[in-house]
Amino acid sequence: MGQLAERRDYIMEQADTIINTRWLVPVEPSGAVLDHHALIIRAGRIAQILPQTEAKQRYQAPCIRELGNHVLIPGLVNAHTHAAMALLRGLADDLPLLSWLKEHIWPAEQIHVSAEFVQQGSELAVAEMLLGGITCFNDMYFFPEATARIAAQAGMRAVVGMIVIDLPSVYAASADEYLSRGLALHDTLRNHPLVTTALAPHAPYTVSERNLERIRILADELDVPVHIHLHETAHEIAQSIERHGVRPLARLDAIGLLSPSLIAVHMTQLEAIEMDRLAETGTHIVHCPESNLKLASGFAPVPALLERGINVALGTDGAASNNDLDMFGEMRMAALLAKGVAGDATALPAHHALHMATLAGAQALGLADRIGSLVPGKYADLVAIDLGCLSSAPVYNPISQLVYAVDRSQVSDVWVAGREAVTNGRLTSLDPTAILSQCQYWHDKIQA
Ligand SMILES: CSC[C@H]1O[C@@H](n2cnc3c(O)ncnc32)[C@H](O)[C@@H]1O
Ligand SMILES: [Zn+2]
Repeated sequence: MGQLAERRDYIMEQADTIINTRWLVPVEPSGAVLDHHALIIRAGRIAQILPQTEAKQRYQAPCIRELGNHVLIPGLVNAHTHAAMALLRGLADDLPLLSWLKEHIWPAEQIHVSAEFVQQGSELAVAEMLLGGITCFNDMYFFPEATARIAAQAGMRAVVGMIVIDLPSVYAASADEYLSRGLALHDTLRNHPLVTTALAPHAPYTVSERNLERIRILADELDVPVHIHLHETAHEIAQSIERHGVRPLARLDAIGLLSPSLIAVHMTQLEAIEMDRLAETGTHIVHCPESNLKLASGFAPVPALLERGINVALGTDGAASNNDLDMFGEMRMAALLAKGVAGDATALPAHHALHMATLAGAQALGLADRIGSLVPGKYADLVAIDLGCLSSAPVYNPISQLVYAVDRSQVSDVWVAGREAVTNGRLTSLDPTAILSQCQYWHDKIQA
C-alpha cells in the first residue's frame, strides 16, 4: 500500500495547464456544479476534471491558474451574428425590420462595405465577443474571408458563411459569383483548426428557389450546415403566401432543406404543425431574443420547441439590431421572456438558458463532438467568471448567478483550444486602442 502511494507520487502525469477553480459548471449533465475542482489541459483539449486534492497528486504543469472566486464554464457559442455590422451599431434604431433594412442598413452597406470595412468591423466584434466570454460565433456577412482571417488571428473559433443573396453587391454581382467566392474560401479553410464554413443563403425572400436547390445539393456534397434567416416577421409569411401560395418553411421543406444540417434563425412565427415538422426533420433553431424584441418582430416559442425535443441555440444577431454582442444578456432575456410569455415562472430555467448558450449552439453548428461542454476529450474552450464581487454575492448557485446576475465585465479569462485569448480581462492578440481608432475612422466616414 505504502509502496503504491510512493509510486504514484513518483509518476506524475504531465499537463500543459491546470486550472483550479472554486466552481465548475460542465453543462453536461445539465444543472451540475462541481466544487473545488481542477481542469487539466493537454494539447489544447480537456484531459481530465478532478477534485483539486486528487489533481495535485496526479498532475504537474508549467502553468497553474488559481481561480479562487471564479466559476469555469464552456465558452459561449453565439449561433447567429453579422460580426462586421458592429461598425453600424446605433446607426438606425427604433424601427421595424423592413424599414431598418431597406431604408438604412442596405443603403449604408452599398456605400461602405468593402474588405477593409469587414476586416475592421470583425475586429471590433471579435474583441467584444471574446471579452464577453464568447469563444465561437456563426457569421453571415459579405467578405467572409476577412472575418475568417480576424477570427484566426485572434485565436477565436468561427463558422463563416458562404453567403448567397439575389442582390448584387461590391462583394459579388450574382448568385454564381457569391457561390464561387464562398467555395474558394471553403477550400482555403479546409482542415483549419478554428475556422470552418457554412452555406448561408440570406433568407427565402432574397434567394431564388433554384439557388436554394443548388445550396441543398452543395451542403450535402461538402457536408456543411446551411444557415438562413427564416420566419423572422409576420410580413415575411404574408409575402410568401402572396407570391408562392405557401409559408416559407413549406417552401424550404419542398426543396428538401429541413434537416439536421439546417440552422434556422429567428422563427418567430410558427404554427404547431410546423414545429412538429421541425422536430421530425431534426432542424436546429437559433433564438435571437434581443434583436427580435428591438425590431418588434416577435419571438420564437422556445418552451413549445423544447417540449418537442427541438435543439434551440442562442444568438445575438448583428450589433446594428441588438445593439450589443452579449450572450449573458441573451441568456437572461431568453429566460425572462419565456416566463413572461407563458405566465409561468418555471418556464426556461437558468440551467437550460446556459445549455442554449453553449451545448445547443455547438450542436446546431455540428461541433458538439469538439466544444459546448466541459468533458474530457473536448477542446479547452473555457470562460472564467469572477463571482467575488458585490453584485454576485452570496453564491447559493453559480448557474443562477450566470443567468440572472452576472455582467459580462466579470469575465476574467477566456481560453480557446487551451490558448488564452483573454487574460485578467485583457485581450492577448488584439489591440483595443487600435480598434477604437479604426471605429472613429468609420464613424466619421459613415456620418459624413
Ligand atoms: C448577405 S449578408 C447578411 C445580410 O443580412 C442583413 N441582416 C442583418 N440582420 C438581419 C436580419 O435580422 N434579418 C434579415 N437580414 C439581416 C445584413 O444587413 C446583410 O445585408
Ligand atoms: Zn441576422
